Parts: sequence; structure tokens; C-alpha cells
Amino acid sequence: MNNPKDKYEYVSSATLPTRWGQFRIHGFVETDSGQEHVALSYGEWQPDDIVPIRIHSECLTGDALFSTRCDCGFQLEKALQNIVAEGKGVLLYLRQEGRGIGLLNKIRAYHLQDNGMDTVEANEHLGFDADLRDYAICKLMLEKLNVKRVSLMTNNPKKRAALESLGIEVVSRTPIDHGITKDNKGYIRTKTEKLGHEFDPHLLK
Ligand SMILES: Nc1nc2c(ncn2[C@@H]2O[C@H](COP(=O)(O)OP(=O)(O)OP(=O)(O)O)[C@@H](O)[C@H]2O)c(=O)[nH]1
Ligand SMILES: [Zn+2]
Repeated sequence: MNNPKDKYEYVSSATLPTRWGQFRIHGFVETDSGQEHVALSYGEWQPDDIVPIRIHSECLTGDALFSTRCDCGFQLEKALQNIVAEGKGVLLYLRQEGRGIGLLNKIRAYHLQDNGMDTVEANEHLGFDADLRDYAICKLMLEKLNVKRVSLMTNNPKKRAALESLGIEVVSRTPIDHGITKDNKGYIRTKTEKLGHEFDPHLLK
């Protein structure tokens, strides 16, 4: 069981019609923990083509409950729209809620932020690192979908570095700066200052 490939398994695929077009959904599981992840794919490509992709970290509040406290829901929608507009692409939806601390701990962290801490201070106050995410499963997901070269939609340089360390060629990065609101500007500023995210400073004024 030391082979990292044994840690993750592909399970099944199906069609997934969405508001923007007809995707396919592919299910994967982490064998030790039972944690489930999905990939959405759209269109077709050859193995050497550059495929637009987004790695999206689960955010129940933003993705499903319409929260404007972060930019996740807006980015998710924009990523799917971009993929359809490009005619092909992949969204890796990783179940790493709250940058890996889980939903209820994220609510604890939000509570601390309601009382003045920033997103990094709140994680640390709860005894967590600022960002606990692991991207290793992306390798199996992209292999399964025949993707070797990508253009990556993100503002987070750690995602680019993680893919490159897994042997994926990141040919370019596309900023995804949709969904900056009065409710999340401070949060996004902290991401820029403390977590290394790249945002156009004019958007954060
Ligand atoms: N612990 C914690 N997690 C948060 C908080 N706000 C959002 N998240 C989680 O952060 C993750 C998204 O990370 P972001 O930093 O917004 O963006 P990113 O994925 O690093 O980078 P992009 O690709 O540019 O979107 C999701 O899992 C959210 O649930 C917070 O205040 N505390
Ligand atoms: Zn979010």
C-alpha cells in the first residue's frame, strides 16, 4: 500500500447536464478516508492538447448557499461558463472544505472573524495551519481524463506549483477574479497579503 496510486480510486462516470451545457461527471475516492471527489469534463481533446482546467476547493456556503462572504460561488459559475465558451475543459471539484479544516471548523473560524480576526489568524487560533489542502488526487483525475497540459484558472500560485510537482505541464494561468463584493474584499485582501494569491490591486480598492 505504499504506492501513492493505491491511495485513490476512480469509481464511475455519467452525463451531467448543467445550466451552461452538457458535462460529464467522474467520481473518485480516497481509499483510506473514504473522502469522495468529482471531476466535471466538457468537450473533447487529444492527449497533447492544452486543456483549460479549474481546481475548485469545496465551499458549501459559497458554492451551494449563495454566500457572498467569499468569492467561491462566483468563481465556480465563471469557471463552468469559461469551459463551455472555450469548447472544452475540466473542473476538479475537491472536497477540501474550509481549506481542509472542514465545514464546522470553518463556521468556528467565521465566528472568530465576526469578532475581528482575519482568515489566517482564525485558523491559527483554532490550532490549524492557514491552508491544509492536498492536491495529490489531481494526478489520477487528470490521467483518467487524458489531460497532460493545462491552462489553469486560479489566483493561487500554490495550485500551479502543486500541479507541476505532480508532473502536469501548466502552460498558462488565467486569473479568475469574479465575485469581489463589499462582503469579501477584506477576506480577499488577506488572501493576497498572507496567502500569496495574485489579484489586480485595483480590484481591491
Ligand atoms: N478556513 C477557512 N476556509 C475558508 C474561509 N473562507 C473560504 N474558505 C475556504 O477556502 C477554500 C477556497 O480557497 P480560496 O483561498 O478562496 O481560493 P483558492 O482555492 O486558494 O484560490 P483560487 O483558485 O484563486 O480560487 C474553500 O475550501 C473555502 O471553503 C475562511 O475564512 N476560513
Ligand atoms: Zn468560499
